[in-house]
Amino acid sequence: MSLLDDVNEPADLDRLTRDQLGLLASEIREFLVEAVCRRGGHLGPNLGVVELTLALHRVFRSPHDRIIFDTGHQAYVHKLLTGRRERFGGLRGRGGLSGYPRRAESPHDLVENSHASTALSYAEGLARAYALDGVGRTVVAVIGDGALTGGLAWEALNNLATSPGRVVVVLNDNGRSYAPTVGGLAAHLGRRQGDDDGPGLFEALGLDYLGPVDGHDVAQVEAALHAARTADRSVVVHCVTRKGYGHPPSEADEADRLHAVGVVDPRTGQPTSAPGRTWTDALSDELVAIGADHPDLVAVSAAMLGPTGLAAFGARYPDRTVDVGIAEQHAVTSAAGLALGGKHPVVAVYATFLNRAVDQVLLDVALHRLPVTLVLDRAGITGPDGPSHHGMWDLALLGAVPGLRVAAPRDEATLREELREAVADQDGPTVLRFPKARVGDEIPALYRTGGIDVLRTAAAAPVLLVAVGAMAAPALHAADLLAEAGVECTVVDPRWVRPVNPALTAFAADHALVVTVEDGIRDGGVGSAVALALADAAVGAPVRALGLPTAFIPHGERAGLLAEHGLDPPGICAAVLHEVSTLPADLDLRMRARTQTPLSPLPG
Ligand SMILES: Cc1ncc(C[n+]2csc(CCOP(=O)(O)OP(=O)(O)O)c2C)c(N)n1
Ligand SMILES: CC(=O)[C@@H](O)[C@H](O)COP(=O)(O)O
Ligand SMILES: [Mg+2]
Repeated sequence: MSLLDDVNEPADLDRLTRDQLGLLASEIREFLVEAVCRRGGHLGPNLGVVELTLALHRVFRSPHDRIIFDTGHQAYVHKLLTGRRERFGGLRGRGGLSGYPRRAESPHDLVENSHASTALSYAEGLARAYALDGVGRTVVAVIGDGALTGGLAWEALNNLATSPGRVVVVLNDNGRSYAPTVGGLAAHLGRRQGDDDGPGLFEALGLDYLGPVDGHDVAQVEAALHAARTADRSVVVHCVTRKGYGHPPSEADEADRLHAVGVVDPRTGQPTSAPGRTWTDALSDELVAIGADHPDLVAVSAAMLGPTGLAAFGARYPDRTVDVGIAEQHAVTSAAGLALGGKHPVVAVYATFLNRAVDQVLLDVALHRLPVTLVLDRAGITGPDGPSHHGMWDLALLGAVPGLRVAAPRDEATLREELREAVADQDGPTVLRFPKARVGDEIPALYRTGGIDVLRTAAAAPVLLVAVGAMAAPALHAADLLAEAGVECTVVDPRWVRPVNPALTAFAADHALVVTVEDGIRDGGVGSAVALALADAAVGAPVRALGLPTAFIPHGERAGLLAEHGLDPPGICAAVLHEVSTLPADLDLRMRARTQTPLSPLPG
């Protein structure tokens, strides 16, 4: 029987001796390596917080005291100590344990959002509420050095000193986001680990500071947390840890200490199966190629040079590559500054993280019609990272930005082509968006007209299928299924999907029904915009927009979640058949009586 088997709630830790705590930490590490390598997930971050989390749950009484994890990717140990050991077999799978805190799983979990730099703001508000009610509960916020580079965290730090509430800020400083943390803060934290007795950043803001503390020494962390618990104002406990601690392949991983892994060999940290060529790989290669022809191009990342495919460009053009830390708002507005200076910045972020910088896109970039290109990786359903990671809002949010153009490539060739078109556009902001997936086979166009690629035609086709980006492949497959069911479709890829290409109305005028397919929310997405454009052009064909609901979609596998929402070939086919069955008979027949020749290319 292992010690871990006997830990079902934090109070079970109280009876353990120092030696037993050491043994338990080893058992937890072994458990994490096995479970995460088998399922995929965040390995390095969780190996780095084993002792820190043990100390947290020995000093504070969760859930009476509240422990908030920033980003939440480092909460696996917290989950092990709060009775969820048995659920790790389904980690990040549909219906299984979330890879982040999840309120439905446990009263010990409070914040589910996986976007970084929010914990201190949640904590300040919660502590203020407790202070207003005279409630004696301690609020603890665990934040990484990377998350602390986010602007929202500094808005909270600015308020903490004057807040009626008190917060214990546990700074988990492992010196890295994925790569080493950038900027003056990282330098300051490094100096504080030395003998630098210069003015402290946190003290200057009116907070107490305790540390640096060895974050892998349970007793040391406990002592600091006990002192913090009884302090009379908010305090930062600076814990120094190592990402991937105790697992040699993680500690040796130069790229990111095995920050987030797929299914890997626990002995080496290497994937057990070839990952296949991804959209990110294609972006990476084309950006390097473009970099040679465009000396004005500057690549900008928010602490994710590797994951967003900018690392190769950075290796080739280090002077034209910027990592701003986890600071998407600064990334976008500093890109606006680069554009004002005559550069053409390419800002690469995951689609979901752009949500944080919409105001910057709208009023710092688009208002000035600045040539900034945004590359949105992980657009659409991402899968295992759950609701706050699905990149499902960009097509709707960005549709509201005047002068901004959005491209959604359907394959590697159109990604390369549309990226070049974007970088060549000096008249305003441009966006490319593509999913977390293998890039798939090329999908050649039969012909292009008015900027629209026609992928499939059929005589007297009553249905026009408008496929957005990576939905082209399932849409074409659905068209095959529909043809077998006696319904012919024209399938087109608009390439540049926002604003709607006016040439689309000519296609629509020639069909009885228009069905749009997008990997994003329906409400306000491309389909909505197409319906509005057709109505404005007095084109009568009804529009059915297929896409995602305005809802928070749980974690699972990308393919399974797309199928659940009818965005796989059978789902698209079923939706079209349903719509065709509702068409007025005469309208349907009239279409069938239409000329028997396929669409002729439009002029231009
Ligand atoms: C707004 C936002 N941008 C980017 C990310 C992607 N991301 C997840 S974890 C991480 C690094 C976090 O570093 P740190 O806070 O130091 O935690 P550590 O992994 O080192 O424990 C990043 C960039 C995110 N979750 N949220
Ligand atoms: C927590 C976080 O935001 C990232 O670590 C993310 O989980 C990585 O996602 P990918 O695995 O898609 O790169
Ligand atoms: Mg870190």
